[in-house]
Amino acid sequence: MSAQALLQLKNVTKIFRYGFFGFKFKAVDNVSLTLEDKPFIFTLAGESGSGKTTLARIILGIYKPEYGEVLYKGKNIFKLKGGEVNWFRKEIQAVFQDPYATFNLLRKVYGYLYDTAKNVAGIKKDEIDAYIDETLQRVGLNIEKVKDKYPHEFSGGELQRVSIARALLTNPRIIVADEPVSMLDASLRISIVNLFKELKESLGISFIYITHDLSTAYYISDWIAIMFRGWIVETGPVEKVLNDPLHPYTKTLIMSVAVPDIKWRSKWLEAIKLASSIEEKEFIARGCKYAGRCPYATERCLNEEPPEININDVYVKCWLYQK
Ligand SMILES: Nc1ncnc2c1ncn2[C@@H]1O[C@H](COP(=O)(O)OP(=O)(O)OP(=O)(O)O)[C@@H](O)[C@H]1O
Repeated sequence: MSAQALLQLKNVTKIFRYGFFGFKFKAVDNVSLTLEDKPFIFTLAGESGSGKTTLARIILGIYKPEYGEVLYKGKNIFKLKGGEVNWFRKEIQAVFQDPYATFNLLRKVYGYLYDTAKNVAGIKKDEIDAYIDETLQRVGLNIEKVKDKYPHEFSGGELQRVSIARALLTNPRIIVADEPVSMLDASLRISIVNLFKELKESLGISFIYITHDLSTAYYISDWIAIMFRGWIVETGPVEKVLNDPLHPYTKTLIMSVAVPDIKWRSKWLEAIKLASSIEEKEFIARGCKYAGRCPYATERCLNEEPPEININDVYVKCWLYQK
């Protein structure tokens, strides 16, 4: 993306340790991204363990990266002072995978909506109910349907709508939605992702949508980034990336959903099985992290980190495209 930046990540790296010896690896490795200041839905996709949630938590200011900067409207989010902290908290909101884990099962959900409206959004006491009602209506609910209920009295889809309404209460510019539909039935998924599309259009809210599900990503996103072992290996307009993938990993990922052929599916499942056994090796690979699984890998891929190459607005991190 170009133009004026709403959110900018500059060479962001997050290091975790694992195992008895505190072995270090980069869960997010030197990621740079610019998301422009106009409503968008930006998908982060990739297999389990590719760093999507870690990157989302960095964007939300939950994890501080060891290296690099995250700028929101030009301000470094890890250097905000005084009132800027509350301002940022309102501007970027989160919706998580499991709505039942978001709310305490012993507390009525209205209490959460009330607290957010009062303490974060700063709505006056006597205006709170009307404000909550108006916001719930934006997600297809209303205060009557919600006020006296505990979380377990809602269906998963309804409770996820309540989570979205809660995020909307602060009038955010960005909602980071981490696997928001993966626990819902297929029939409900589309209604939730449709809601993101509607909110983008009606309220001008941008979404960072994290998913394994390339079909909903294709349906709602403007832009997509494919992550692999902490790298963004390919990013660009969703139609270009998913219709005409460049990176060998993107091709494999698409094949896993697009090709029902049992022969390919079993090959892919084998690849995934292999992947989990070699995950650590891939994270610390010297050259390309995907080289161990890539059918096109050359000696160079094993030894040198690939460059990021721009091909018609799609950035691909792969030696294949180096002239
Ligand atoms: N707090 C942590 N401490 C140590 N390692 C972590 C921590 N959080 C995540 N990891 C590791 O970092 C890597 C990236 O994890 P992350 O959850 O960001 O991936 P993901 O793409 O979101 O996966 P999933 O789709 O399964 O949620 C994984 O190897 C994971 O085990």
